[in-house]
Amino acid sequence: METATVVVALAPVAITPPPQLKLMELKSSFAPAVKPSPARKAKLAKKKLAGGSGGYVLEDVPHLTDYLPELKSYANPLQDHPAYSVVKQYFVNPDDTVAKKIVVHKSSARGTHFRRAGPRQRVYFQPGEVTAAIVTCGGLCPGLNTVIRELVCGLHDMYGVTSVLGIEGGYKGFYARNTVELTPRSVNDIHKRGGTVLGTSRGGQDTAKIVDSIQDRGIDQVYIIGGDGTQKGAASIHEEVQRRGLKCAVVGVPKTIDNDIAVIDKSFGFDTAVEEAQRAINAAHVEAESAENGIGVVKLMGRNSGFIAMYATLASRDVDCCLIPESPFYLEGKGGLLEFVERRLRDNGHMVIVVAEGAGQDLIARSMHLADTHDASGNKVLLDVGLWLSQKIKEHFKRKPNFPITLKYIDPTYMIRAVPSNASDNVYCTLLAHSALHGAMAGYTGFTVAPVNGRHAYIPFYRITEKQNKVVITDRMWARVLCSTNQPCFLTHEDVEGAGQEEEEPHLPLVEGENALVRSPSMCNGNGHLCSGAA
Ligand SMILES: Nc1ncnc2c1ncn2[C@@H]1O[C@H](COP(=O)(O)OP(=O)(O)O)[C@@H](O)[C@H]1O
Ligand SMILES: O=P(O)(O)OC[C@H]1O[C@](O)(COP(=O)(O)O)[C@@H](O)[C@@H]1O
Ligand SMILES: [Mg+2]
Repeated sequence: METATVVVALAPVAITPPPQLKLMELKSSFAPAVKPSPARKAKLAKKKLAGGSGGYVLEDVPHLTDYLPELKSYANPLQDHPAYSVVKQYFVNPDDTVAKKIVVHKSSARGTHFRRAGPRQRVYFQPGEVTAAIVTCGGLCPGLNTVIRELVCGLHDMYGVTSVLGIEGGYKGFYARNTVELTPRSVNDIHKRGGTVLGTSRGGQDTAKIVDSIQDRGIDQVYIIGGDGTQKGAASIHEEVQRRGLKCAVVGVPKTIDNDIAVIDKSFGFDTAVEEAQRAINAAHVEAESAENGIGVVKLMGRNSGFIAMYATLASRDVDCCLIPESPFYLEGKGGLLEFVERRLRDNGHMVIVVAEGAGQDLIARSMHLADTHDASGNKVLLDVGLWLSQKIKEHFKRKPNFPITLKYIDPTYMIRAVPSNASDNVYCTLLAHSALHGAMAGYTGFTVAPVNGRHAYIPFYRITEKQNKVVITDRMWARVLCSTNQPCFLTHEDVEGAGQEEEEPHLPLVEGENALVRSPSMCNGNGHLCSGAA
């Protein structure tokens, strides 16, 4: 992904250091163009916003001293640590923030910023008194064990925290099971294994019972590793912890193989998944090339967001068609998928189709008249688009006896999800874990940690949970895919009109920089292929 970095050090007048930072309404100069509704106002009131000059806005995260003002702070033990004490400027400047948008115009407002992650000079916990807990929730993702390992080792090695509990089997584990003791020794090798040593689950999230368990077990820091659903759960846990006035930092570490978490650059495990997907695509290509009119169909994960399919397609160059949930497609008729498959087979003698699991769900449901079902977390259970598509293609060519095809369908989804993280994801997981524990030790709470434009930041939960990250089909990246596969774009005028619109942020003074290139249907040629000029 293309990223660059802007870390803005504020002028001293702009904000005050963390514990003193006041919850404030934005000044009138930042007044929204549209008057916010009462519901929106209530939501805004919960936000911790601070304004600066030039339209600068800090969307800050809560701090334990917001509701426990008498809390004592201590010198950070890292200043005497043999490894870290020699690092120049090891501690983050309390005024450092990270810009949400880095593509700006000369007249743009400075816009939304998040607090920069990293170690602070003062901490709000004494090492000996901390009991930390770690839980993993939702679907598996490469790197979960690395994050667990680095949290345990980081807390131990950097801050001398020796009491770390592993909560087993997701949120339910808080109240349904025993905990496991996690030590640097017990987690030493776990990053080499896929899955999560703690186990995971969907559903069964009971905030009151979880916070009872936090209180009963005397947990001071809870690290919650999971996707969008998990982060919503973490937000309500934080609210309840705060309501009860507990000195407990609630920290979210974003996990999703689908890369569907908003604001953040990318989620851990995503690179590993894209890399692992290459093996399936290669196999599909080999099979397709070796047969008469061979077709390889590969299904990849991506419930609502087609990032794995998109990046795996771009990385491979063997893919002739990539189908994702964000880009509707159709089978029959002019410009349809079946016409394209036939043409590509006539031209090349073989082809590979990559389909994200969430693609074409409406089409399947319509053709099979099935009612929606949901998993324990409330996520829609997907129908097997790969199987359905393979069937449709076979049926189409059955009607053409002079056009024999050989189709092989490969579903590597769970195999991809179960592998250990690759080298770059391992490093990424280490940095995430470190940023998370530095934040908790410094007394921050109610935040998710992740890189934003290349710099780790503490992001309020609502920012992560309010919308999902999706492939913007009017953006350059999707255009690159269409150019590389030369597949039909399937877009109607309405699709283009409705896609790629940035959501309004009425509380901000921003005219946020648009970096999406809006394509019109006229950029598709008569065959529905994308013409040049969009990359
Ligand atoms: N809106 C929500 N509020 C509270 N907890 C939630 C919410 N949505 C999901 N959860 C809980 O978070 C956990 C994981 O959610 P799920 O959607 O399965 O995976 P992910 O977090 O990876 O998206 C489950 O235990 C689920 O009950
Ligand atoms: O079979 P399961 O465990 O419900 O998982 C399937 C889903 O999990 C995912 O891998 C990730 O989903 P979450 O990040 O929401 O857990 C999706 O791509 C997939 O649709
Ligand atoms: Mg999810």
